[in-house]
Amino acid sequence: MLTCYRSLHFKMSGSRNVLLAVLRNDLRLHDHPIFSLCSDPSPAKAPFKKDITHVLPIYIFDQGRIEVGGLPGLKKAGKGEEARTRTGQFWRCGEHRTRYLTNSVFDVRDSLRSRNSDLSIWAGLPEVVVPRVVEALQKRGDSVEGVWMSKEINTEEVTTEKRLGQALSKLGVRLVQPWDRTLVNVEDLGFPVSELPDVFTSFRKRVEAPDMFREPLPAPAKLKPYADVDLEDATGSYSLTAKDDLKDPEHVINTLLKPLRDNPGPLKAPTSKDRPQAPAFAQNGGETEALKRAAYYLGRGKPGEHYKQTRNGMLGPDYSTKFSAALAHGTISPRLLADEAIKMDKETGASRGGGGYWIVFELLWRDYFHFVGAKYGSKLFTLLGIEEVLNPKNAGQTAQQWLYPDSMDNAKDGFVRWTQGKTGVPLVDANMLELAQTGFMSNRGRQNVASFLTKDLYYDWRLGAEWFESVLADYDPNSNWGNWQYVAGVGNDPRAGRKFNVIKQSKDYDANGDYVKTWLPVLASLPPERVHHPWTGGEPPGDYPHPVVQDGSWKPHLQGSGGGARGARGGRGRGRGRGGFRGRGGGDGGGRGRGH
Ligand SMILES: Cc1cc2nc3c(=O)[nH]c(=O)nc-3n(C[C@H](O)[C@H](O)[C@H](O)COP(=O)(O)OP(=O)(O)OC[C@H]3O[C@@H](n4cnc5c(N)ncnc54)[C@H](O)[C@@H]3O)c2cc1C
Repeated sequence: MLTCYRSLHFKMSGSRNVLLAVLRNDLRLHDHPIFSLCSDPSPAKAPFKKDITHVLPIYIFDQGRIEVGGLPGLKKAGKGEEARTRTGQFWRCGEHRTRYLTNSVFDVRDSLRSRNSDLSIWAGLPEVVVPRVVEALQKRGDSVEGVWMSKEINTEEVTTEKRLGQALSKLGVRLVQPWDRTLVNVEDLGFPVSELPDVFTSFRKRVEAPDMFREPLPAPAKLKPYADVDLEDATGSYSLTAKDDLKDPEHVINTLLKPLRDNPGPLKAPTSKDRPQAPAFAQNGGETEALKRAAYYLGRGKPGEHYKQTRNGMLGPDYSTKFSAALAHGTISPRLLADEAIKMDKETGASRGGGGYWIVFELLWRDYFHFVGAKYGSKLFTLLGIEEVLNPKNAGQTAQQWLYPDSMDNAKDGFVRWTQGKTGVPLVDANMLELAQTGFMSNRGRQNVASFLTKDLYYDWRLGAEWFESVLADYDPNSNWGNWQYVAGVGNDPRAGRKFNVIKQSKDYDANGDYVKTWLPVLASLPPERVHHPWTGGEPPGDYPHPVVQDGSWKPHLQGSGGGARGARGGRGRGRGRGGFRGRGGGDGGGRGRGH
């Protein structure tokens, strides 16, 4: 083991009592329940056995969730599998999220450094890295007050927590897990998670009051000194901090992405340097940027004031908050956002109908899916979904409808066309291209493309959820898998007919076709009355494809354009063929409010 002078000094004095702060999806200093306890001097009510003298903030790139095989010399724990999704074998953490996450990790490192501290950055498994660090501290004569790590609720994360807790208890060290992820703290719900209502509105009505939200905590001005530790790498435990060439975020990003670039996997997200760049929001990552965005968006005279009117948009940076990635990685706190949103409504004199109210409303949707994830555990990720618990008979029937690609190499396959933005339906394609290019898609877009994949093409909804997991910068297990279940009709509150008429939606939310033309310049010459269904009234322009499938419910919305002369080409969805419309009807599930 490496030993440095400082270690010897502290070994002799034996004076350090160290708290390990293991960061997960809480990459910030403001409103951070752990860091607020690590401020210097210690807060009056710190729940420590003995006052802490040092803090060791740690971040671990978890080998199960992000591919770390590109880091030179790293030895993965266990069988060393690649970090790929289960059904589609896509890389779990693609280009955009790798970038957002890494920038966020380095941003919090810089903030810690400016407060007398630092961040120890690792790759491997938390249940391997953390006990090794604890042991190293103990060996040098330090006492370890405890390991503090925010609570997560999904199956993989909970498994990590159990394994870590067991390893730590052998070392006589406790694992403390504050609740941090939601606007409403689980302790304040007023009912156990097992009694969570299965309908959002019932949940909202029980928690929708400002005094339900805890006050955001300020970022500590100064933290307890950093507890350095020297430790050699081992299987499942690889220190980035110890490597001189891994101190620059851009270099770390490129190193992490090397395996993905060398072998994109079964499908590559279509990006193009030539495509006009119109990212809804430049997603760079980090608390610093997230706080800047909050200051820009929320307040009198700022875009958030008009959120209620603009939130269904698809084009431009300000129609919605664009806080999803910051919330997913915890670079901003939902309590801080709600606090600012409520203040904004007070400043503008708006109350229930104001922009702030509706932003909080959406944050409650996020909370709801989080608690749904906590209530139903592994069912969030299974083919039969939550419906299997609530209505097993129905669930069995629904499961029979799903289709699978013949091969991911088949460019004509409906699922492949969906991922590549080549379905021939402009609203779907434009959104899928925006997703691939930027890692972001509007809520309106997500609902439509998810509905199209599951209700028009009938592909296994998990493939869609996994594709989103791979490509989104803001991927969050509960929001993603919960929403996919909801749209696919296999979740709690399943409602038949929650199907979006993608042509009607396109006309309703992009009347002039500005959005679809931004992402599909090949359609630029088409007039608004044809741009949403370019196969009508003549051949689609350029190489734009005919639709992979058509639905009978589209017919009334193809007016003035000669009707659907030709049907689907090469698709695998039910009712495929060249003969025009599929007979199935289908409502427009988007009619209900925001169409959640
Ligand atoms: C199929 C599908 C998959 C999705 N996957 C994700 C995901 O992986 N991660 C994610 O953060 N959101 C996901 N969403 C929810 C939603 O689409 C995004 O949160 C939203 O579009 C992000 O843009 P915004 O931050 O500007 O949202 P805003 O409209 O400004 O909303 C503010 C915040 O409220 C929360 N929110 C809004 N709508 C929802 C919703 N329906 N469910 C949960 N939270 C919501 C988000 O945290 C969002 O940042 C998904 C929705 C669908 C239909």
